[in-house]
Amino acid sequence: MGMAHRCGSIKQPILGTPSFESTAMLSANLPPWVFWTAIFTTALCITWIYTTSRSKLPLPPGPMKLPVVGSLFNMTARPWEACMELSKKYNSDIIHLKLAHTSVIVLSSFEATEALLEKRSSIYSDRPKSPMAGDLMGWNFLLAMMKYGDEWRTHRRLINQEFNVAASRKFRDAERIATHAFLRRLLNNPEGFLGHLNMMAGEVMVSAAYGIDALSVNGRYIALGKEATKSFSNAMVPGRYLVDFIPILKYVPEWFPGAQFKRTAREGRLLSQSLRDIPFAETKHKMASGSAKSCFTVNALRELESGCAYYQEYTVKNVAAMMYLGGADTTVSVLSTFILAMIANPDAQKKAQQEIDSVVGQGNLPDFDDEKAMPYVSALVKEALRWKNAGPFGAPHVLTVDDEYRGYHLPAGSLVFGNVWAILHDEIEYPDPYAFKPERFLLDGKLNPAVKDPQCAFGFGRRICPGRHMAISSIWITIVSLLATFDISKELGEDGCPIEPSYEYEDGILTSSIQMYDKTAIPGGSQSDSDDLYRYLVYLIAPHSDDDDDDDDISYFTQGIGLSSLIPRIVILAS
Ligand code: HEM
Repeated sequence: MGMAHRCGSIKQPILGTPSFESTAMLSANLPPWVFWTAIFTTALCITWIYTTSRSKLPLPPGPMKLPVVGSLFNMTARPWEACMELSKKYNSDIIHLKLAHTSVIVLSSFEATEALLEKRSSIYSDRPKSPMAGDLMGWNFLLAMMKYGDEWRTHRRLINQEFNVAASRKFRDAERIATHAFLRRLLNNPEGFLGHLNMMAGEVMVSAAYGIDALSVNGRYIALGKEATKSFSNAMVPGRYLVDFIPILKYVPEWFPGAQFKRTAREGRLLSQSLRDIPFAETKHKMASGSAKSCFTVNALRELESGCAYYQEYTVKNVAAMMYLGGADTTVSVLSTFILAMIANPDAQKKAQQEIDSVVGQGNLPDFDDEKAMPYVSALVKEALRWKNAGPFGAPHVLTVDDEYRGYHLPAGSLVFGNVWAILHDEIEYPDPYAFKPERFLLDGKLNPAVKDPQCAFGFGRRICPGRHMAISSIWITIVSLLATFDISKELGEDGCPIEPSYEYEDGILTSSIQMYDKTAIPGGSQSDSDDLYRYLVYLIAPHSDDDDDDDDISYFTQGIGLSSLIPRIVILAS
């Protein structure tokens, strides 16, 4: 630092543009080339001193960095796996890469993420700029995208207030109601299980954020959230859009050959604005007419009206949209992984069901109070978070100043990833890491505190997921209720033999064991093509009341039979 400062003070007089008079005076005594050579040599020396002082320490090990592209060729569609291999190759839990001109640091152990992302969180909590998702599609209003600073702090304070451990308990009723509705739909239409999962997670988030009963608006907000999440998630896949590496491409007009990304961005912007504005406007409308239900938006706006709030109306609007975007698909990802795990591991399923039956008795539904008496189910939830975790590469953090760790130089501006996949598949911490074994978290029938909790699935440091407490309770009640009422098994083929499911996951910032969600299970659910999307958004934006809802669609959700007739376990046909 001292060196950089000294150089700065030398720099000014020498590199500053010399005035006409001073140049004339000098050139009167010396030939001009001597003057300019002196400037050039001094500039070179300063640059050399500056760069060598920054890189006195080596960078962490990593693959070769080619001009322009850097280590881009070492990346695959699954960067978490590629980086885990690199870590093994260099025998280092910290590696350095270059993606085009961006310095990237990947941490692959509990120890390294704790030392940097947790303990030095004040300098590892920024986010990168995102030309495609942020600037062009308009997602910059999301808390997860915000630069580390006052704006982020205000938003974060508001969401923490609503989602800390104690406050999250208030969502339990909504979680239980949505779970029971999910069971009814499942009984009615087992093949549509993925659509039902989406519906359930969406219902919880829409009701927690906006106090809107998702059924009363026909699942439209859920379908909107789904489209918006898909568009956001695609835009965030590192390397998918060239504009993220060459931001000037933002200004290319849409008609320009090859500028398809600008059209994608326009559709994305429509989605981001709709997601932020439409449900919020409906809740405000309900507040004005006196029919609003207690929820995050209503409570926060009331506090604002009382004049003693530290935030503004747009903060509430942004946070509510973030809740939906952050909470729905992530929960579905974990739950669909759980279903896959149950299909592949009938023994684990049996053990969990025996535990549930022994605590609540067969024929009864478990509730949150039963959690402590069910350590195997708790272990199973942890294993579902670990086995094929929802966000295998987490979210990028940005280092704001130069840092030093274990004798390595870590340059300011680097993207820093906690490689959650590598951490949760570490062979020492989790022997036989690719097997689904809830027992690994147990000792003598109790949760074993010596085994690391897979909490890093929710990220790190000051940016850790604020919705994690709610997410875990939502996942727990769904898993325990599903196991109490259903057997999950492989679908039988025409020859009567079980069909082996595809264990392939979609690549993206979120993993999902299912290639496509079953939109047919969401009445009015949009297909992904843009015509349908526009038709859908026009319908949402057009003024309507709850009475407009199509009765057939409503009955889709409310039909089905009472919970008591669910108790004999049935088979979910999942392939
Ligand atoms: C199983 C469910 C979930 C998983 C696996 C998950 C995972 C994550 C991860 C990995 C991050 C990035 C953390 C980092 O940068 O280090 C994150 C951020 C975030 N999550 Fe979640 N999440 C889940 C559910 C939720 C829910 C229910 C909410 C609703 C409140 C939520 C809201 C957020 C927000 C607002 C952020 C951004 C935090 C920030 O940048 O300061 N998440 N989540």
